[in-house]
Amino acid sequence: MTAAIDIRGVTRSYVVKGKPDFMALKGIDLTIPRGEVHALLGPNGAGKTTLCRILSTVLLPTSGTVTVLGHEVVRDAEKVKQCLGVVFGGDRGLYNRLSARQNLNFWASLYGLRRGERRRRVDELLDRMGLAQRADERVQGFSRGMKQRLHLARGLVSDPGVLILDEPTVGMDPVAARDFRDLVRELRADGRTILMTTHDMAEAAELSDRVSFIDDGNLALTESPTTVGNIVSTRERVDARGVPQEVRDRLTGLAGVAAVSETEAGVLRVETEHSEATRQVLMTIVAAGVTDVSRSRPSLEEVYLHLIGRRGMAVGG
Ligand SMILES: Nc1ncnc2c1ncn2[C@@H]1O[C@H](COP(=O)(O)OP(=O)(O)OP(=O)(O)O)[C@@H](O)[C@H]1O
Repeated sequence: MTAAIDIRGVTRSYVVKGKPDFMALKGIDLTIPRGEVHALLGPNGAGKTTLCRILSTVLLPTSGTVTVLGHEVVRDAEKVKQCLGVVFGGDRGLYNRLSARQNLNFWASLYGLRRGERRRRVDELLDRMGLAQRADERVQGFSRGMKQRLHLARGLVSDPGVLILDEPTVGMDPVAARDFRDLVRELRADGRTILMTTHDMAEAAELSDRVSFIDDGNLALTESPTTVGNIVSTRERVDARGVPQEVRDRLTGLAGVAAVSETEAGVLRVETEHSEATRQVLMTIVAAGVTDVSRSRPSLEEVYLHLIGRRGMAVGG
């Protein structure tokens, strides 16, 4: 069976006036089978949006080939558009002065849906996205979460087999983000293939079958979320100021403590492998009378570097 998305040797350079061309993608290879939810992670400027734009046929690759359900994005752009739904985060693409229903009707008519079919499809999408009650209100009064659900409905108007979600939950409050993730799970259960970009490691681990890390235009590695999830859910760190030396020595010897170091700002950083170790570290520090203490999860970059380091994989070039 043809893959849902097949990306081979894709490069993309941007022409920047007065400078050498900038290579935003340096040779990406990635195959995503049908029915998979795949998360694309990477720091700002890594090339995620560029790749999504190439997939959605609005940007041409400089070299390489991309197919969506067997259709090539340059040669068969029209066919790709028919089988692909695209949802970009933010305010782009919605008409704020129109109602949710009018927005969807407009999009459905662009896809050539006839009146009866259009009405059925729009009603079904409004209902599924939890927008039926507010369907005839202007979009400008909608919350961020509601707008994003409308974006998703828009992406589903043509009933596409493949969905691209570019940072779909960015800027949402936690409840709206959770509701949105539930919707993504439902779409997966429909058998749709989803490629999503996100900065949120926990979200990627929760939703996706596989995760790819992109950095500086290169695909660094592709992992199952179990690997990523284990690291995200178990690794923690404790930062503290003013920890006496003898307490530092004791922390180093505690079970489950992976590393003890001092940050540039003179803060003691203790990295732990599981929450029981974190508890022991906190108790030890607090018992020594230290009050300036905080607990946090590793950032995307830290997990990312950890994964690459452990695999001993060279990134770049
Ligand atoms: N039209 C353009 N002209 C020149 N450079 C561009 C253009 N669009 C993107 N770039 C550059 O290409 C690189 C990749 O950008 P891209 O938007 O794909 O990254 P991203 O991974 O989506 O980042 P973010 O997480 O910030 O959205 C960046 O260095 C960006 O500055």
